[in-house]
Amino acid sequence: MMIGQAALFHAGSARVKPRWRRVPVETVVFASLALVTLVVLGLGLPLPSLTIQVVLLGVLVGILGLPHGALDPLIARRAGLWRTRLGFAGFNMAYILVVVVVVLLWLIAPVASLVTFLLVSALHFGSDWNADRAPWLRFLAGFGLLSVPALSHPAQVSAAYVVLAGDGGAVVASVQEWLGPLALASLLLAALVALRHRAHESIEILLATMLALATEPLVFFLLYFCALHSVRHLKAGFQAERDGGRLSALMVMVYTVVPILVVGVVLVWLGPDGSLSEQILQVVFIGLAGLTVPHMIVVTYENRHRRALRAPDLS
Ligand SMILES: CC1=C(/C=C/C(C)=C/C=C/C(C)=C/C=O)C(C)(C)CCC1
Ligand SMILES: [Fe+2]
Repeated sequence: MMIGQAALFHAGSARVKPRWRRVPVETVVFASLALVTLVVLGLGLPLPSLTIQVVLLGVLVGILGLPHGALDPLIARRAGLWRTRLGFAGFNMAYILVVVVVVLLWLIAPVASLVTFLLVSALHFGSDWNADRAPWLRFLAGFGLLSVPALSHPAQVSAAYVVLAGDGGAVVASVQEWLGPLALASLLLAALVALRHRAHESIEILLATMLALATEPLVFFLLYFCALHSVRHLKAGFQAERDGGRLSALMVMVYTVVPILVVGVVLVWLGPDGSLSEQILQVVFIGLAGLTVPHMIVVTYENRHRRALRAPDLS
């Protein structure tokens, strides 16, 4: 019995990776970029101007952010949402319809849409941490992440919301600023909960909080969204589709390039309206809102499907 146990322990431990090797690559990428940014700020060196930040946002969200949603057709196939060619066509049509409806709703009721977008995004982003914990805890972390910038940089967040939703956007920013202390407490609670079993998540939460406090909101969002959120979901998606090989890569490329082309055509068609940075900000965030809704529906559906099969969450 003793020998059996020892052998079992030995065989098990040979497969267990040392602690530092279990740290996900996106944690290392995000933590390094966050630390460099914090040092640059600490040394009093300047960050790029607002126009450069907005252009960088447009380019990097396109290259690094969009691909993580481009995996949705594959996720949907795993979840059994489509099986045949006809099903695939139907899935695409339904997806595009949801995007169009969300964008139209934004144009009709911008402030309500902004608030809904922030709430939905809070749950979506908050689920990057403490994935097996209650939804309210995950929501609080996401709410904290999206509200701390309004506490530390109220003027910038207010200006961005006004570009996206008109004057009412400023009210949304002041409510978030007022809730700022609660936002900070939520992030610290999430970091504390994660500490026991997922120390790397605690580090991510603390660094994200520091970035949200110290840097311009768009720089904070860029670093979190492109270096952590998107990389994490892309990695999980490719891991789940490892047999897909070329097909997965092709799918991701097509579903990244097509929305960028559509946005380009729409922008040229509409012609200049306001400044270029305002237009980029609108396209990026209203576009993200449109894509987030079907993206979340697919991801949530797949998680339910996975849970029904009693397998761990991947996306
Ligand atoms: C507009 C805006 C913000 C909110 C952005 C949100 C809510 C983005 C959500 C994106 C999603 C959900 C992508 C899906 O994967 C900040 C950063 C608070 C401050 C600066 C202006
Ligand atoms: Fe996402």
